[in-house]
Amino acid sequence: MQVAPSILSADFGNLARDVQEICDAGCDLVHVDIMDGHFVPNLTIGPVVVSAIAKAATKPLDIHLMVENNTFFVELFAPLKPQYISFHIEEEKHPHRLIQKIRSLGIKPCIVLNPNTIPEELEYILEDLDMVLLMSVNPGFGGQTFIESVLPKAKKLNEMRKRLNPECLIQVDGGVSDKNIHALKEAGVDVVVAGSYVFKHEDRAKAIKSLQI
Ligand SMILES: O=C(CO)[C@H](O)[C@H](O)COP(=O)(O)O
Ligand SMILES: [Co+2]
Repeated sequence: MQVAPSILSADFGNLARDVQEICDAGCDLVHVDIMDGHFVPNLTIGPVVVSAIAKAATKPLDIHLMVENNTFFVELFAPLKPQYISFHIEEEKHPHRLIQKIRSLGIKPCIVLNPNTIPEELEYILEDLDMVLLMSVNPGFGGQTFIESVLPKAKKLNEMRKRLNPECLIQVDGGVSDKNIHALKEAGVDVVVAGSYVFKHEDRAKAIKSLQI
């Protein structure tokens, strides 16, 4: 299991220190949540701060867009060379076009599904993706409770990807901890995002290791 700590729960007064700490602790990716105050009722950070994160990070960035104008934000963050850019299918009229654009910029494309969006939405697009992100909370805030229905959904997506694109990774974001990591692994999940569990833990390296099962 790969682990991507979400810097949403980091101490923003000591951001570079916290980013270095999770990278030194052996995380696989650094998850960066971009919220625009429109698609979700919260506002986070722009390219100036993400560029500081990229400078401090020794692991690749995983940018999760929760925004209305995906193309604008893809162009804004592409120069920072993240490994992944994820966008919500609920907010994109032309997902296939955006996937091609992200790939043409040398970045791996990922589509995000809200808790109520069915995986069958991806039937004709899964073959074009490097990763699918299943939200296990409603997007917008850290520290929320894990929504259990993501488990059967991940199992269903796991069957779909075996048929359509075995290389495509399955990522889950929201409320992940040592309490649900074994069920996520069993459901076929490859990558988990964990914000509050990692950053509120007294030993962050131990928290990361407890998810790398
Ligand atoms: O995308 C997100 C929220 O929209 C965050 O990545 C997610 O909430 C992580 O935080 P936590 O692990 O505390 O739930
Ligand atoms: Co996220």
